[in-house]
Amino acid sequence: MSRLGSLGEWDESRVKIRANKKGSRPRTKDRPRHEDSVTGRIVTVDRGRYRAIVAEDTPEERLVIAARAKELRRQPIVPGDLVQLVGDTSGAKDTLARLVRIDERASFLRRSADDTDPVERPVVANADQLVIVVAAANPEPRTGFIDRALVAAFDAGITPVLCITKCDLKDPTELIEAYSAIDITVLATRTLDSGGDAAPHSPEANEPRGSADVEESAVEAVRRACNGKVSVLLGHSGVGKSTLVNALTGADRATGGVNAVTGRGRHTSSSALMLRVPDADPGTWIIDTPGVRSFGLAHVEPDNVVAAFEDLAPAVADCERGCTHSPTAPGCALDAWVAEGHAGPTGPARLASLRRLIQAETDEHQREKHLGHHPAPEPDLPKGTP
Ligand SMILES: Nc1nc2c(ncn2[C@@H]2O[C@H](COP(=O)(O)OP(=O)(O)OP(=O)(O)O)[C@@H](O)[C@H]2O)c(=O)[nH]1
Ligand SMILES: [Zn+2]
Repeated sequence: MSRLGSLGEWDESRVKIRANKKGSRPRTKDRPRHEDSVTGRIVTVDRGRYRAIVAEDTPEERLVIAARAKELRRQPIVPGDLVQLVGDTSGAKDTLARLVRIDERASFLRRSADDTDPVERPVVANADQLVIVVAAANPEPRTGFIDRALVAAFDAGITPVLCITKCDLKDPTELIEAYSAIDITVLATRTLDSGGDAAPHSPEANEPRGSADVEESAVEAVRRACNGKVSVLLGHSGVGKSTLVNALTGADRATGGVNAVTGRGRHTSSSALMLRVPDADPGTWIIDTPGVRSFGLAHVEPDNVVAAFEDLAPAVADCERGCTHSPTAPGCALDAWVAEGHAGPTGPARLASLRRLIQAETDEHQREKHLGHHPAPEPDLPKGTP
């Protein structure tokens, strides 16, 4: 698949993840043999400690805490990563396993510089879909944010889903129409009359976060859309993400209870974390991204975004090398392709949508040029950790 294929074409000057680059596996003699390793799925990362679920969905399922081997020191390891663990993988109290390998990733969501944080950060690995959560109102939906999240999803090889909350406050039709030219699943949720915030949310109200009841049929629709998949939820503060996550997972953030599977109560960093969805098929996970409020796109390649539009993508073969596919790009073949009818009757609307996304991305490039590039630091390893 072309989108996943793009994973093999990272600009290595920016992202140094060689061991996972397709077709460049380390030679056997360089690679430690760990025949007795077990596979784990990383659920949280916190100051050099990796919590992984081992033997998922079997009677032996357990949470194993691991430290990474020296040779992986320079590699980002993020929630969703499938890893190989050796040593004490019993998961017994006070044991520490060793994380010796990161399995090849099916997708990799990253964000890069924004105005306040000029650093490229990996967010999650192996996600199937990115659920972009916006409120129909309060706060007002920002299409710029949605567009940028769409670009990030397409670039990462992840299917985007748009989830519009607070539909009890405003009819979402207009917002949905703005995205009708893009093939994207749209979910609409609302809370019951008894809960929610018709008035702006005030922290002084002493109301636990995410405690309102989401209409059950809406929760069911979201649950169905997420069933059997790994879904990353992304949204600005106040849109009702916690409310939705709680409705889906039963996780009780408000009371500070510790979720047995993720150790959530002890989780202190702002990195993403994975949560189980009860009563769903095996392999159903929700990834909450509490610290991710913005989505820098400086690392995105325009071709990856075009690749997500299957009816438009073939045109790119006739573009000039390095074409940005923006409306002003000299010799961009997309216009002729659509004018000649190759993309069908919806072609012009889809090209307009694509161009809007590319614009969100090129703006970022301009800004990055201005800021200069800063390579990612070690994401979570404190100084002095072996
Ligand atoms: N009217 C209405 N209010 C909602 C809905 N969903 C959530 N809310 C309310 O919106 C406010 C914010 O919800 P949260 O779930 O805390 O929002 P969040 O996106 O997690 O925001 P942070 O907690 O800041 O990260 C709360 O007062 C919720 O009760 C909804 O569908 N309709
Ligand atoms: Zn072009």
